[in-house]
Amino acid sequence: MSNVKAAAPPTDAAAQILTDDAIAFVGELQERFGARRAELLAARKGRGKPSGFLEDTQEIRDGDWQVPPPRPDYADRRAEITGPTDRKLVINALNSGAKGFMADFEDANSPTWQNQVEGHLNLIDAVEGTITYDSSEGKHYELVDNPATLLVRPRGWHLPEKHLTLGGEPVAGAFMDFGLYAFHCGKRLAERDRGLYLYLPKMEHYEEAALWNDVFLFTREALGLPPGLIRATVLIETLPAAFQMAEIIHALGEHSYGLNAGRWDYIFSMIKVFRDDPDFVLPDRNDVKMTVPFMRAYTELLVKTCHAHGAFAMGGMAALIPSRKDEEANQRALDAVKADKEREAKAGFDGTWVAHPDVVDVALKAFDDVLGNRPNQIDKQRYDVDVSPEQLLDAGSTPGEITEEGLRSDVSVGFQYISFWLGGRGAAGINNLMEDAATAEISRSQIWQWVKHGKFDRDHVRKVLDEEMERIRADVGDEVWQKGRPEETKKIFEQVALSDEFPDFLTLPAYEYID
Ligand SMILES: CC(=O)SCCNC(=O)CCNC(=O)[C@H](O)C(C)(C)COP(=O)(O)OP(=O)(O)OC[C@H]1O[C@@H](n2cnc3c(N)ncnc32)[C@H](O)[C@@H]1OP(=O)(O)O
Ligand SMILES: O=CC(=O)O
Ligand SMILES: [Mg+2]
Repeated sequence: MSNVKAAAPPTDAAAQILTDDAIAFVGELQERFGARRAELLAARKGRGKPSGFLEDTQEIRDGDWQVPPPRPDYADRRAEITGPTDRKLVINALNSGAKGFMADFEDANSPTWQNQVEGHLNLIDAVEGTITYDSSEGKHYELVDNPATLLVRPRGWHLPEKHLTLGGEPVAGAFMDFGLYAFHCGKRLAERDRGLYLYLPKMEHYEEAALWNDVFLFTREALGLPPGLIRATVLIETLPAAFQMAEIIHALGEHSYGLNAGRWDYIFSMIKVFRDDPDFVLPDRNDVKMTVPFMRAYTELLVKTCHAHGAFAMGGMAALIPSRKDEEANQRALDAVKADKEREAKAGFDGTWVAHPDVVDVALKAFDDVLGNRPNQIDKQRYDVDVSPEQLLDAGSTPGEITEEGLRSDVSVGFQYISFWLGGRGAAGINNLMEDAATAEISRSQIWQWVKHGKFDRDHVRKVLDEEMERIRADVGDEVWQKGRPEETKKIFEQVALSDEFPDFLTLPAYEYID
């Protein structure tokens, strides 16, 4: 396909990723499916707020259908670690003792050309089992025996990839990430009897899952991959998707590998959908816990729905990350992760996510205690759960307060995260919390919502921003500060938190600033 063009490979080694055949395959995905993707993104705008389950899909929700059983190579997913696709991190994650590692081109990723392309080099070496890394401190990294199973999360449907174009237009980031992974690793995985496992983020409608299903069917034919190889877990992390869980599993058909409760984007989505409604103003981010009514309702419905159809129900990410330098912070994180994972295991989840190798054991133990030797608890039915639309929409009874401290923390985290992201880092530990695109979206959209409803005025937020910028500058020193592109960061922050119109995703305007 001659009108597909890729920017120059970021390094000589990366050229093996961007071969003519590989980029032609991505171009073909864009050509065949790009218009449908664009229509589905446009349809998001016109749908309005969800208010109930869909009438015309009642039969699917009530139907007696099952997804294919788990593949034998990955039936036990009790703890999955996640992280960006950097070489060292990939090795550490695969060696962490977790059952799976989700290599992330979405929330934990900053989509620089280098990250996007080198990530695939690292994934090939991971699949081959040959991945190694030598740090500047002289430490050598290589894989242990029986490393974790690899899963890959391509970008959501909304994100473009401007370095790879078809007819001069950016291809979908999702086509690039999935396409290159399937192209380079599909046969390699099949030869090893391993599945091509995916996580699919940020969908808002079951037709978006149906599009993925068609992409998989086409890919299978085009690349000569065996049936049953591609299996995808969908993140339920938008409010509209919570009303279509069964439909989404169904739309993925034979490719379905369950659902995951993507809690951080889900909170962001709740704010986004109801941002103009004074009855839906959420308290400080730290108060929106998994046990508040609307979060509990959605996770319980997720377990019930998945298990009714023989699919995995996967838990989400606890925010606290452990520290090797601060024993007290470390213990706080271990305790918080333990409580979170014990709650999920008891609720019927089959596994969960962790952000750091030092909490893998805690998560494993919480699930070991419930699962024992069983690989999962898909057979556990939650007949006791009956979730109504009102419960899914019940933001109003979330206990907590809107405080100056909460505002300050949102400002500081939002600013720091955007700065990291512009510098090529998509995940960071800030104040012992894992911050990524999803948590940063909560911070900036909360500020937008609070300003909208008169909890703080814009001038006050600007004053707090200036103070927090000064504080960060004093903490990191002038050299690091300048490298963090403070003026552009401030501009993006103000655009996504303080403009009249609410930008749908902070990563879209911020992407304009990435070369
Ligand atoms: C909302 C969502 O979508 S959640 C999923 C997306 N988010 C993520 O995946 C975030 C995953 N977590 C991370 O990226 C990291 O843990 C961070 C950025 C939060 C913190 O990382 P660091 O600052 O490097 O943590 P720290 O210094 O404690 O790391 C200690 C060691 O653990 C390793 N490590 C930390 N987190 C991870 C991880 N997720 N995977 C693999 N290794 C990890 C580090 O590489 C380091 O290794 P080394 O001793 O060989 O140098
Ligand atoms: O992707 C996960 C989330 O919590 O968001
Ligand atoms: Mg997410």
